[in-house]
Amino acid sequence: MADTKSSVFNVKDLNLWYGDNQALYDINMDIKENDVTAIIGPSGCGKSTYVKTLNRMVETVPVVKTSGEIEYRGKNIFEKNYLVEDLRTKVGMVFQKPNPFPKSIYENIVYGPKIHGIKDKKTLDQIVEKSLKGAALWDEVKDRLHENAYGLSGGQQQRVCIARCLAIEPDVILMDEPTSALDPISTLKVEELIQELKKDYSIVIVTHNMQQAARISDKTAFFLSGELVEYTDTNTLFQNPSDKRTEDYITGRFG
Ligand SMILES: Nc1ncnc2c1ncn2[C@@H]1O[C@H](COP(=O)(O)OP(=O)(O)OP(=O)(O)O)[C@@H](O)[C@H]1O
Repeated sequence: MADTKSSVFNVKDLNLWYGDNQALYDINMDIKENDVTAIIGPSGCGKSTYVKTLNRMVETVPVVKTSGEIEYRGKNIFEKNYLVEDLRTKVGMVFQKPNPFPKSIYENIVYGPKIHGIKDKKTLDQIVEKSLKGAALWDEVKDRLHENAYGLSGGQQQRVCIARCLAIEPDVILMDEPTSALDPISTLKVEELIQELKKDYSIVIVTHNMQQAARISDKTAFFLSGELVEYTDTNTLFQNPSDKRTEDYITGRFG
């Protein structure tokens, strides 16, 4: 059946180099609205580089060069006048290791909105409640909002980071191995949360865990040595891959 969802990203002939070392080769990929899109592949294949390119975070490494196009909602993010700050507001990111600021839970959540000029206490309170509810954390922390986020468990800290991302009302959430530092119960909570979030957001998740990709994603992309080998419905990729290299990887022959 044809996929009638609109595209959030259209990636066209994307190449990326760190100095002289090419890390991504001719990537072409459409990422659809309200999908959970999983990026899998062995260590060093370019998964993190790829997601960090989608909001141009990768450019914090000064030697990075790119060619090709990434259209976000129809506009090429590499255009000279494209406003990177706007892109990063719309395309939020959650990292592997929970990285809350060394501040209270409340201050973590209002950080982004305050930068965007929101000062009204009542509005900020509402953002905090909405974001923490969105990250399935409100009930656990509502009585300790002014305590330091470092006092929370790793799984709770990761949900603070997700709430911090929701507070700036993104369109897309990029997640780079968001559960790899978490225990199984926290992992399950974050996976359940991702299923809820996809109703309102488009999610791209890097994971080294194939079972996780199979459990939570609609589409899966398999990367190998900087190339996109196969990108299709998650069920098809895991049950009936069309490329021998995908089959070898998902059956554990390498990686
Ligand atoms: N800051 C950097 N400077 C130079 N080369 C880099 C940098 N970051 C990544 N690379 C190189 O780019 C390639 C892809 O790395 P990347 O981290 O994107 O892979 P990955 O699939 O996410 O790996 P892992 O699963 O181990 O996190 C690797 O060869 C890596 O050495």
